[in-house]
Amino acid sequence: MKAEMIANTYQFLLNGEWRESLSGKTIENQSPSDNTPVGSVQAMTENEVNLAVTGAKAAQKDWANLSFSERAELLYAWADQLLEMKEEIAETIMKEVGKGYSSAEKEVVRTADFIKYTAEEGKRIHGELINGGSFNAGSANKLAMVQREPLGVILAISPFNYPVNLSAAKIAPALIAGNAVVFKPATQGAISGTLMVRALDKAGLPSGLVNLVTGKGSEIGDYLTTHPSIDLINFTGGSETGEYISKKASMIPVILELGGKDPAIVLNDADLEKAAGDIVGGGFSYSGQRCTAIKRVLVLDEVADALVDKLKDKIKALEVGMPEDNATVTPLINEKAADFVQQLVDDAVGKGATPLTDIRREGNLVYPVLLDNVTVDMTVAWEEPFGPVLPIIRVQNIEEAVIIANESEYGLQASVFTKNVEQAIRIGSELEVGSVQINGKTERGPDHFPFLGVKNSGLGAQGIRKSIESVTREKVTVLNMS
Ligand SMILES: NC(=O)C1=CN([C@@H]2O[C@H](COP(=O)(O)OP(=O)(O)OC[C@H]3O[C@@H](n4cnc5c(N)ncnc54)[C@H](OP(=O)(O)O)[C@@H]3O)[C@@H](O)[C@H]2O)C=CC1
Ligand SMILES: O=C(O)[C@H](O)COP(=O)(O)O
Repeated sequence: MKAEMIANTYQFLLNGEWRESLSGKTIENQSPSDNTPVGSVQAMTENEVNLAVTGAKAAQKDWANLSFSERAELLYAWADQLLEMKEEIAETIMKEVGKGYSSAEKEVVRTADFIKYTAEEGKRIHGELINGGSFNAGSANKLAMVQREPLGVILAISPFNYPVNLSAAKIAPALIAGNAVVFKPATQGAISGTLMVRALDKAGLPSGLVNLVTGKGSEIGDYLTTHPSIDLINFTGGSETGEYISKKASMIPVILELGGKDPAIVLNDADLEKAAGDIVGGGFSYSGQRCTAIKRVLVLDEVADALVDKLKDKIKALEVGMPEDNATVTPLINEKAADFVQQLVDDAVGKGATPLTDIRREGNLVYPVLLDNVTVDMTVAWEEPFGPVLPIIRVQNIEEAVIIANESEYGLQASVFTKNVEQAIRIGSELEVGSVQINGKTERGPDHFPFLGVKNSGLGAQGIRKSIESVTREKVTVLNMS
């Protein structure tokens, strides 16, 4: 039987029932590697989206009345179910978003760990007592009892690149804090997201507590983000979409994890072997389709040649190929993404950059590109490629590196490679980013560290404890003692 005959059609979960849409329409996802169908998801109607939001709102009250420990039980069971479905989910991630199998499997395990830690951390969230007398003596008979309570219904919108991890990273903190969730996965990634919800359903999810909404963001997005029963939007994706959503959202908080242009700044005294290893790992894993990928190298001229030689060798050793073969550099998510990377490379080479690797493309598979002598008039110096291209900008001094780093519209993370830690801290304090990595690649994990972007890289902070806090509000009860 041909592949297209056997690809599955997936249903959405609405108030405890797996359903097909009354729209009668489905969206077919094709493998980024060879365009074979992976399966189809439902294109839901506005009415069904409305039922998802109102159903979640109805389910939230009972859930919020449970204790943290009772809510944690669901999360532990969910993590167990995910691990039981590990191979099936990893295989789906691999096919649907073109991630190497072992990375896909790691994503599932990391997600289960994330959920378990969230359950534990949730149990440690507690309020405080404040005595009014610390403000003025006359208020000493006032006692404020400050507790944290859930916001209500959280809208979780996730991107394609970590279709399970970045989805659960929104859902688990929301649930442990007593919220309900409406979950809208990226369309390319929605099958992996659906399997993740299946695991949650198998774990004993109360009806309506998490409703799954599938359909194109461009069609149902506005309806969802402006629905009056949504109490917070937690979005990860492109900066343009994020900014658009934050303008639509009215009088509700928004958490945004957006794009990046993370620089690796390499100083004269850096351990170049270590720096090159981290830069290639950070720049090319999952073909550079990570918000935290290293997206430019700012290297001091004096050590640039030596660093470049090491980068070239390490890039040569990268596995390029299909996700089934566990390659590191695999076909990009779609043709448009591959075209975009190609344009960036063409623009740079046209303006005088030196390609140090073969420029080669087969369908959506773009071979890793190392570009030397990139200058600030080239688009690749500023745009996020979300693909396997690494520009090297040679700088004369540290000040120049910091200026170029900060001129970016983005501010997610930056790496500084040097043996002089004091110097690294000083440079770090000048960088307009959420996190600075000293002698290490830029990355989100470990997942309990705060994770945030400044400028166009985001709004609000993630990281397990921060994520839980951000889906709660403080409730103050004042006891006036006689
Ligand atoms: N800072 C961070 O932590 C991270 C940032 N990213 C960023 O994400 C981008 C890549 O992810 P990608 O999936 O392509 O991002 P997109 O912005 O294209 O899509 C993200 C999500 O938004 C949805 N969406 C699209 N339009 C709307 C709308 N009008 N209203 C509501 N939802 C909408 C999409 O749905 P649909 O798929 O149906 O269009 C998808 O679920 C990169 O820029 C990357 O840097 C990625 C991961 C982490
Ligand atoms: O989407 C992304 O890029 C992730 O947030 C990155 O996570 P990682 O740095 O842990 O791979």
